[in-house]
Amino acid sequence: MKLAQGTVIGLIAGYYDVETAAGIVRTRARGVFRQKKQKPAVGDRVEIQIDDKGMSYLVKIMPRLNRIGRPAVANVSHVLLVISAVEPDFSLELLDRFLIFFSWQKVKATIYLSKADLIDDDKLSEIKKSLAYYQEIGYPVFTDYHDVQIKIPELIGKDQIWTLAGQSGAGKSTLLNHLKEDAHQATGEISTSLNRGKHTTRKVELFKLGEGFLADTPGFSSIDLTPIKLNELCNYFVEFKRASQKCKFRGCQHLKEPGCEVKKLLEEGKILASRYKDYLAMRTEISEGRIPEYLK
Ligand SMILES: Nc1nc2c(ncn2[C@@H]2O[C@H](COP(=O)(O)OP(=O)(O)OP(=O)(O)O)[C@@H](O)[C@H]2O)c(=O)[nH]1
Ligand SMILES: [Zn+2]
Repeated sequence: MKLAQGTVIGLIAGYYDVETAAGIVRTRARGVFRQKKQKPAVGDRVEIQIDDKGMSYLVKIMPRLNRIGRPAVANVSHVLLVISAVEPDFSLELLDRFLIFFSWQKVKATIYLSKADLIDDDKLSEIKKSLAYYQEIGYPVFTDYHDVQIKIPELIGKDQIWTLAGQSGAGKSTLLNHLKEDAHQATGEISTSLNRGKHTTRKVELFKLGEGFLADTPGFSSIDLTPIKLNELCNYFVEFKRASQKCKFRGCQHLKEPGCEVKKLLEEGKILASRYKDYLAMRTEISEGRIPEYLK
């Protein structure tokens, strides 16, 4: 019997494909997971056991950083957030919802503005102005289609797992297909898989891109912020968190507390008014424990 460690890079019809130092091993999950109500996911770091007959089993799931999206991907370190300029309309509120969700899930976000080709220059420069704020507070921003295609593979570091996110219709699949095509061309792989189109079971895969992986899933298009703890929400607004070191009170919620740095920066126009407005709306949403009707 042999033990090995690896990353689950594929899930198909109950089989888990695990990439190990010795290559990809197709495994089954041990029944013990069902008893514990655990389910291995693509992205999981796992231990596998290969018995004397050559059968391979997934026997242990290492602690996860996170497990997000539908279908689920584990240990997502980065997300490429696709936000459309139009169809659906550009929305800072939506952008903030995604960013706060990812910040909470310990996922680093990069922003890509899609469909910039469909709006006029005035509108585009207005959007770019808003996005410049996000760049300033630490989120990489792309607004050019060719740029993002070239740069994303370069940004994916060793063993990182990236996934796509964005509203329905934002352009996730379009971008994913281009990135996949480029990846296949770069590695000389043939993209016509035997399985293609035949099976109806859901297949989830990570494909190699840059020095890590990109999840071959549509990514997710809606998010629920209600599980976030109300008094922790402000920590996920990265610039509030930074400013809060200068707030007079520890644990300041930046509401009506005296000596609040966030409110000061807001009044000086250094914190974007829409960010603060979205913060308040999210607080209401979390307190009430439900997503507002118009966001569903
Ligand atoms: N003009 C233009 N059209 C785009 C761009 N990106 C995507 N589209 C089009 O927008 C439509 C929706 O794109 P998809 O890639 O299917 O969007 P999605 O985010 O995967 O949508 P869901 O699968 O519903 O989550 C398609 O008709 C695309 O051809 C873009 O940058 N410019
Ligand atoms: Zn404060």
